[in-house]
Amino acid sequence: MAVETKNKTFKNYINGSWSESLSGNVQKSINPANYDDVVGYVQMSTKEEVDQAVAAAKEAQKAWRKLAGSERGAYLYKAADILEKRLDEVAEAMTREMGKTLPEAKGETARGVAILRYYAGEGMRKVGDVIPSTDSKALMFTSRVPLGVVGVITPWNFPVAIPIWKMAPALIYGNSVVLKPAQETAVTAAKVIECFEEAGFPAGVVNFVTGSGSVIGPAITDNPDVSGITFTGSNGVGKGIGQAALSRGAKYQLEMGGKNPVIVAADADLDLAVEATISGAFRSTGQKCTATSRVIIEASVYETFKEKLVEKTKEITVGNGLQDGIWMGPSASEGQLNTVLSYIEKGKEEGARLLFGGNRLTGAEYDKGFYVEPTIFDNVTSDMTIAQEEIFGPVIALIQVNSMEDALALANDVQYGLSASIFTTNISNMLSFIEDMEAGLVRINAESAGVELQAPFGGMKQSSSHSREQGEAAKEFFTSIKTVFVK
Ligand SMILES: NC(=O)C1=CN([C@@H]2O[C@H](COP(=O)(O)OP(=O)(O)OC[C@H]3O[C@@H](n4cnc5c(N)ncnc54)[C@H](O)[C@@H]3O)[C@@H](O)[C@H]2O)C=CC1
Ligand SMILES: O=C(O)CCC(=O)C(=O)O
Repeated sequence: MAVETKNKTFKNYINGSWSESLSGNVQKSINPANYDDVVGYVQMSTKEEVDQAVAAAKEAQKAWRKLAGSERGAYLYKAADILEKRLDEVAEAMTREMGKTLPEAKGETARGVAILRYYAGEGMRKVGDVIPSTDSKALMFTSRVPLGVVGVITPWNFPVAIPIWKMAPALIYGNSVVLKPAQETAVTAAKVIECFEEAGFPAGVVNFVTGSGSVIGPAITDNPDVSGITFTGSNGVGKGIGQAALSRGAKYQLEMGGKNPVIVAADADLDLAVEATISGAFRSTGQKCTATSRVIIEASVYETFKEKLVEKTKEITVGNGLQDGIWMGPSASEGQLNTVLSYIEKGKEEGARLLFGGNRLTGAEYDKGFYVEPTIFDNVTSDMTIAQEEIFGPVIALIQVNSMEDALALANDVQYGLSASIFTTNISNMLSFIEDMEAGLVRINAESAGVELQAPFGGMKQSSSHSREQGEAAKEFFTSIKTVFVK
């Protein structure tokens, strides 16, 4: 256990130093597997500290943007090496702070390292095109310039990967950043920032302010010196950020919820579909925006799929993610657990049949944690709340259909469009799904969760602001194109 983090207060990182908030208030960050375990204390900062961070970022960005891309890349490579060295410690802090199992936390931290290296290399790649001018004596080309100061507002479900997949591209293209992490996982995020500090980034290029979303969030989004805001989190908060940014002409990027379907066709490899459904729905306790929450199954294989799914779900071991042999950890917070339990109640009230799970786990090893059973509902119809709203917990809704046309229509019958999977061996089913599924990420014979850092990621409909993150797509958000005409 990472004793050295116990009872430590993690400060703000502003203009190259760790500083105390004027508020003097701190908040306990607790382990959702055992609320007596205090992971650390984080500050409840004020608008003044955000203003200081933005001012420092604005000043530092002037010199940062003048560096060669390869020089900025060298800092990112260093941060990657340091994070890699601290992988076990950072992953353990993540498991203690938000509950995902240690192997998952290690995987996420390794992903953070890989993202840093990917964007470090981006500093050596092209940023523009030569475009033939109609004037034969002129040279016309495009270049890209950074936005300036970027505000980064992140959730608790991927406390390492999400801040890094937003900060790394922002930095490599010459922006400076102010990170506001989710308060629930601010200790883990502070450890990521320590890696940036140790890598020697110039003072003010990377800043970090903790505090409540309703104070620190608007202080970032309303600051006229913040030119771009990148956000992942809930739809309500995301929409508010988008409106605030638009009203003052700032650029914004929002990644929000999902209600991701898996379609199981009659010709599917059912064992593969079961395995992927369980992994997609229950890994990270269902707390991924790409998590599987609806499974739409053709009638002829419905009963067999259901039986296999329940049998496999029975094998899931729930408990403290730091322990060996645990497959699923707790919900990340008491609030999140209560949200999940209230959706389960709603499912029962609206007439879905509870097939498996559905309860808060109790007993010696569970009483001090926020544990819920992996849960499967049968007889779900598309109009039910559990088939429409993002639950962000380990809850699956099974829906039976008579044809692939009906399956696709139901898969699209939600406000979200983030990720979707189909299990089939029939090429025409695959092609219709690729063509007609309204989602930013469609996967064939693979689980709905799973994002590759070098590929664009983002959703359709209410899942995003229609922009894409990661891979080369990040360049579109974190830079502006400049068209240059020389004669
Ligand atoms: N798309 C995703 O990956 C995520 C989706 N969610 C969804 O959101 C639900 C609620 O989770 P929360 O942690 O409450 O999400 P949230 O949207 O409130 O939090 C995300 C981030 O936004 C910040 N924030 C909160 N209020 C703000 C404001 N007024 N202005 C600017 N920033 C603000 C938070 O402090 C945090 O850093 C979950 O149950 C889940 O359905 C939550 C986390 C991630
Ligand atoms: O599935 C993933 O790895 C990414 C999920 C994600 O972006 C999120 O939950 O916010």
